[in-house]
Amino acid sequence: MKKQLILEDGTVFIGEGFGSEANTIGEVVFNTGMTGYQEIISDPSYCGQIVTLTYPLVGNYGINRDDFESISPAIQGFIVKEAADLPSNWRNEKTLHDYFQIKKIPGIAGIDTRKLTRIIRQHGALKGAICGIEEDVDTVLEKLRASKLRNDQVKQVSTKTPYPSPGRGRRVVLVDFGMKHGILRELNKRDCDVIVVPYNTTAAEILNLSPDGVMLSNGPGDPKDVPEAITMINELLGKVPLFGICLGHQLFALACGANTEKMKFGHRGSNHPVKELSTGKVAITSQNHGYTVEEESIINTRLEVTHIALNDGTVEGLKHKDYPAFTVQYHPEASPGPEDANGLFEQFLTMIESEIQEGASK
Ligand SMILES: NC(=O)CC[C@H](N)C(=O)O
Repeated sequence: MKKQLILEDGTVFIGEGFGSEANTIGEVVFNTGMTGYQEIISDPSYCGQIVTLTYPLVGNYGINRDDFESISPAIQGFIVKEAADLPSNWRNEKTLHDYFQIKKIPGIAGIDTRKLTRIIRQHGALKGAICGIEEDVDTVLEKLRASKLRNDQVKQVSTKTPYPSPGRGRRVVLVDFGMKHGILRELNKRDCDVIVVPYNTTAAEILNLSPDGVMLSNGPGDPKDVPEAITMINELLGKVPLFGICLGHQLFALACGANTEKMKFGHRGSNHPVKELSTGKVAITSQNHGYTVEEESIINTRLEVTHIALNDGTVEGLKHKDYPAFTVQYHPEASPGPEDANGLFEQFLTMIESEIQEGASK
């Protein structure tokens, strides 16, 4: 079934549809990872976006039961050069096509995704539509240009009610802004007694759970769309150790008086070099973000930049000068991607231990 991909700048690509036959509209973003498509598809931070992969062969090892980052994928659509019909892997359970049919996600294959990526890099983020070949391009373009991107993605993907993920270790309240399961896995691996709470939980409700530390998860959209979370973080600051990832990092920066801005085309992939300023050490990191903390806005705050991106110098990590709190823009839970940054979970737990020691000696 032929389908077309129409970008708001008027570019039209023709390809072959797979997965759901529905039409879709979203912000088109590119990911440069060579593997990890299942983790990408199921990362809730892509809610509202149509994702394209620069790597051309997608679906080769199928979809398995282990690699999901959420139960239900939140992406609007998927664009690939080639979608494998015959995956080969001992863990393979179904093809990309079958999975997308079940989850009602429209896909389009046969697209020159590197050309598409160049267009996005030149123009900056673009809205796009995947639709049937019979649709009139001008009509779709009109609809596309008039369409507004959603601003309630966190509400869509966050848990509606709190739930526990018990352990015998330190208690961590994990605020779910669209959490990747990898974060929960990393905390559970370290025996943390985790309670996952919705994005709009208040600081008082969180403190009532007697946390030893609070984690602020990743999540979709513009951090400024979730003002209630900014208030909550501001009220938690100094009362409990904090660790934030991606959207959690951006919300933390806003709560501390810094600013965030939309990037031209963002960072999405599993090969982004990040430098830790205190040691000069470089880690290869997994990333997925379209917003960033504005560096100049940090000057008037009590924040310190701890990490920067080597590709474009943007802020990749922050810590508070007065309180036990640090955050990173990249994904230390490493799914998909390298495990270079995994030590940050240890850092969080060490911070929790030293706060407990300090409390005991007072
Ligand atoms: N992965 C994330 O948490 C992404 C954060 C935010 N939605 C952004 O695009 O910048």
